[in-house]
Amino acid sequence: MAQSNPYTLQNVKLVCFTVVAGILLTVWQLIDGCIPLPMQLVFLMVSLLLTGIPHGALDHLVQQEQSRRQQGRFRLMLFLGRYVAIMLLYALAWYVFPQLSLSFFLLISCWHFGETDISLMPQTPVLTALLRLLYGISVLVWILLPHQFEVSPILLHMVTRNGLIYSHWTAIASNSSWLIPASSMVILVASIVTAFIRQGNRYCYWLRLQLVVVLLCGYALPLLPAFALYFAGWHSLITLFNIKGFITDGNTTHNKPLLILWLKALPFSLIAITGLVAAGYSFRRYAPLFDPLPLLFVFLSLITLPHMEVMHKLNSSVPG
Ligand SMILES: CC1=C(/C=C/C(C)=C/C=C/C(C)=C/C=O)C(C)(C)CCC1
Repeated sequence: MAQSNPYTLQNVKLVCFTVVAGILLTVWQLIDGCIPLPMQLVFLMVSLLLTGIPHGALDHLVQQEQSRRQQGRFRLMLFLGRYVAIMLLYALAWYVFPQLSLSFFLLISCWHFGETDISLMPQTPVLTALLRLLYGISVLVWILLPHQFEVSPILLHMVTRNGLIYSHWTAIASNSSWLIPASSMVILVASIVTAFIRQGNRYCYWLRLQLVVVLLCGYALPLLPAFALYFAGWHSLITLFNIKGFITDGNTTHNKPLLILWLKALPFSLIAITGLVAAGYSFRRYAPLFDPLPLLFVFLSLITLPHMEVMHKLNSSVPG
């Protein structure tokens, strides 16, 4: 069965919330010189609660639908056990090999961002894969490089200054003057190519335009709201649309609004948030100099790995 179409007027209207939030924050930033850090943190947390965490808390429903389509059996406990085991193994890897784990996280994030935004072109799977990876790298370059002075201290809490990752980061950052324009070109070309493939659907053009506005706002904003706008306001929202289309496809009576989906995600969202808060609380007790931001990104990496596998199956469905 084909994946249903995420390019609808309703979805364009929902992404308008992100666009409006981005424009308002940018105006605030330009008028005041800088949005106060507590406000940046509030924006990041609210956006993670609204879409960032819930978009991964529906993976069991996606897998269940996938099994149904393949006439297979879905066992929730088995699925959850495997999901948690992958997260625990990755957490252990972070402890033992932080450099490798961070490189892996950046790589899978690029792939995952690219896979969500670039439609599958069934006739050219290798080209699609390359385009997805290049696009994802460009998005990360666009988000991280304009904010080098905010990214570096976070990285230094995750890896050592004299390790390979940090020295590569400083080398990459010193080439910002051409890497940032190059990444914007890749994002633009990839957006035009995918909109062209979807020709005939004007909402696809609108969504692409909204993405460009979101990324432009991110350029002008500090790192945390810039990341929140793209990750929660774009990537997670688009994933929620795709999940909604996938699990209700062909069954219009179950075509429930996004709020119902959000409520369905609530139990696993709450478990994830409780885990994050508990980890933050215990680290703070034992390490007084503990900084919660690196922990937040490690946490995101742990939930990304099993989530990415589930979403890969969804994104590999031939678009309808
Ligand atoms: C913003 C940022 C980082 C990268 C975050 C990434 C790559 C997040 C990806 C999240 C994903 C893919 C979630 C999936 O659902 C660093 C370099 C860790 C530290 C500096 C700030």
